[in-house]
Amino acid sequence: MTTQDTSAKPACDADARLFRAGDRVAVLPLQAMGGQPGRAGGRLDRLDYLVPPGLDLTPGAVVRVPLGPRQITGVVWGPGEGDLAATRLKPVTGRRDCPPVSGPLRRLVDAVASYTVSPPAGVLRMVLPIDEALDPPRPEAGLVLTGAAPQGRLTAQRRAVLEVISAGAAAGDTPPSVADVARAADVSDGVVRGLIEAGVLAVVERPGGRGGDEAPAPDPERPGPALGPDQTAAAAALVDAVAQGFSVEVLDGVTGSGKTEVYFEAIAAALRRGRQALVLVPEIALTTQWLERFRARFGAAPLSWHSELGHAHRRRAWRAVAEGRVPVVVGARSALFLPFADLGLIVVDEEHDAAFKQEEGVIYHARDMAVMRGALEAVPVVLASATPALETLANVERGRYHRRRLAARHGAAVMPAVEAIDMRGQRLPAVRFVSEPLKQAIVDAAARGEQAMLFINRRGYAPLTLCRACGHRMRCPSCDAWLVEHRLRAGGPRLICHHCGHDEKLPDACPDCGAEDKFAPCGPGVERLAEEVAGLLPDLRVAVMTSDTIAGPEAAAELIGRMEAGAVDVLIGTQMMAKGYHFPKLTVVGVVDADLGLAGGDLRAAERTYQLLAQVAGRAGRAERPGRVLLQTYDPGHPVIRALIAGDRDGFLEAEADARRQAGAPPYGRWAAVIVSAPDVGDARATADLFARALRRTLPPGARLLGPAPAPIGLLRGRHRLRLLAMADRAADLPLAMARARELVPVRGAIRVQIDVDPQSFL
Ligand SMILES: Nc1ncnc2c1ncn2[C@@H]1O[C@H](COP(=O)(O)OP(=O)(O)OP(=O)(O)O)[C@@H](O)[C@H]1O
Ligand SMILES: [Zn+2]
Repeated sequence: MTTQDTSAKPACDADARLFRAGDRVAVLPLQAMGGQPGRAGGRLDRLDYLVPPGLDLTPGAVVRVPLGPRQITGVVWGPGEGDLAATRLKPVTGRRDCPPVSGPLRRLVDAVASYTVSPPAGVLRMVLPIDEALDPPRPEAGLVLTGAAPQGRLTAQRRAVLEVISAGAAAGDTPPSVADVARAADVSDGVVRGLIEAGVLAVVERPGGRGGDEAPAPDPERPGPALGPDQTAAAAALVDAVAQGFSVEVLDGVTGSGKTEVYFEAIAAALRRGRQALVLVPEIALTTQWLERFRARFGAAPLSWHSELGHAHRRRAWRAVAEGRVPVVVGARSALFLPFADLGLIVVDEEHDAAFKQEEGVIYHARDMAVMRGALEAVPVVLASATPALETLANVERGRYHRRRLAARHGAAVMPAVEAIDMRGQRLPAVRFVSEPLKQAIVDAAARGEQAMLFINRRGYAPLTLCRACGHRMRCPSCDAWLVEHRLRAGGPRLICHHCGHDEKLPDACPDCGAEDKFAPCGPGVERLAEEVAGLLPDLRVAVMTSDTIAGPEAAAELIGRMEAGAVDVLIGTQMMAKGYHFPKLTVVGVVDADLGLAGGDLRAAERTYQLLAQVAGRAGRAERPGRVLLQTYDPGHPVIRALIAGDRDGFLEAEADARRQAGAPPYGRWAAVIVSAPDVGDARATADLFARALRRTLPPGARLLGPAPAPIGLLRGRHRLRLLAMADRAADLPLAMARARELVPVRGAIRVQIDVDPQSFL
């Protein structure tokens, strides 16, 4: 695909140069050197090497270099930078046989490292996550029948092996590997090897699976659906953007307005230009319906990139992307760092979603870094959402992003009617969570042959388990958190920590007072809600959708299929089911606890709750039949609830934006957090104090610093945590202040300092 339209991308001079024997080059190693995060952004991240005779290197070349006694992999970043005498430099050992890391991608690594205050080596590792992919695949061994008849008795296992191989050969498949055959015949590898030794099977070379080539390519010329007038205008603007260069296009359309169909036109435009497209989604497991629609539009599937892909598959996929053999990739945030050979478009779907923020390792926001990559690659970025983030809208306001609006649902569908159920008037018994009006709405929907969805954003059976004899509450041994009871797992009820994964059997007796059978679950989780609905409405077919019951894409697809086939009357789930689904017969949505997210009081509590509930509400009435949304609340006057009922998103966002502006909070101010943690509380405190002192020296004038204060989750995985929060105006360079402060603070042993620029979570 790189052959067409290379004119659109000016050749980068810096990349055109060649390093020859005797030249010095700076190499960024893939491994962080000596784990010294304090050196992030400094020159010490890269090391100089000499180019040996017989090796020509371009910038971006992936090379092996000696480091101490080891050979490590790194990337040529540019000309040498140090002043060490040439005689003291070691030569590059050799090149690895993969496409070089492009100039824009190298600049992205540098930009992400400095923005997130992370070692560039750690960011580079996200670009080159699979060592084996850096060499071409070796030809693999495949098995064929020799024609020799097996000697002696033919066991059932051996017969199964022979059947698998002859069936494959008859179907024209490439010769399978030993492991493939063993799996298909359900025998051990030894059985297959035995047949090779006996001369019944022979090993032949088959071409190493390159991946991507076998799959048909998406075809942009297939006709898409006829677009409505607003959709046509929005699509034209996006298609135009694909022909230009960098811009950010905010596709702001109500739920069910057809944003997907519209940005598919931009993907088609990129494909027509022979370029690759990347679509980032919050969770790849939830893309079943999206993939169906992609296939319907383009006649072939895109590449799905996610962490659960098998190792061999990931390796092939990575190379296929790097070699330009994959036209479209859909993936979760890590796909942002794939080495596209010729990227032409980035789409971030559900751009407001908090799942785009990576909270471990390199702490980055994939939406924001996607915009950075778009700018560096000179390609457009489409941010699609029915509930854009305030950050995004502020950039629209500033004129930096363009907004394309879709004000109405597609076709005959209308926005659902939203009502509050004031729970203060409902007088439900303490163990009931579904009010009479909500129950009635579900019954009515089922009577009309329609479906209902109940939403509660809490996994498990009950968020708290308490001993009725002594009041003891079951806590996680290594976190500041209650243990959550889960009942849907094998082997009886379990208590699980949602922060660290600690998992124990629900004990028979209270660990504090010894009383037996006195545990009481407190409050509802999705499993308890399902139990209640099954009891209240025994004639209805209930299904549960939460990450505990839907472990991967297949389980999700199975449940989606049942919903689409009308085999489910009531779908009960967590935020997992809020994202993008389209069920034509779903007309009633019930939010069991609309107040749940509002209590937190962090910066985005109201915005997040609004987004989540608007998305959930948006699942109702997406086809011919009108939808109805019922919000159970104890606070019907809350601005979020009022805005949802009135359908006044813009009014709500304006008020929210005003409050942030007054407070100098993001997106009108800039924040960065520091989390210091250590097994010993005194160590954590001492380092946090030092960091605060350092920050007072490095922060720009006018910036404020809060803390150190114990984090809301003061203990996590056995580590004590303290937080600092730096607040400044938008122009301030907080990453720089953070990087400088870290240089000043020695961080030893088990103490950890995490820097979170633009924090989303305050726990
Ligand atoms: N022009 C069109 N012709 C036919 N069907 C369409 C058209 N536009 C949208 N649709 C259909 O309408 C439904 C809703 O569209 P889509 O899912 O793209 O909306 P959305 O804006 O992404 O919604 P959400 O934000 O809720 O995910 C889908 O089934 C889609 O196939
Ligand atoms: Zn825990």
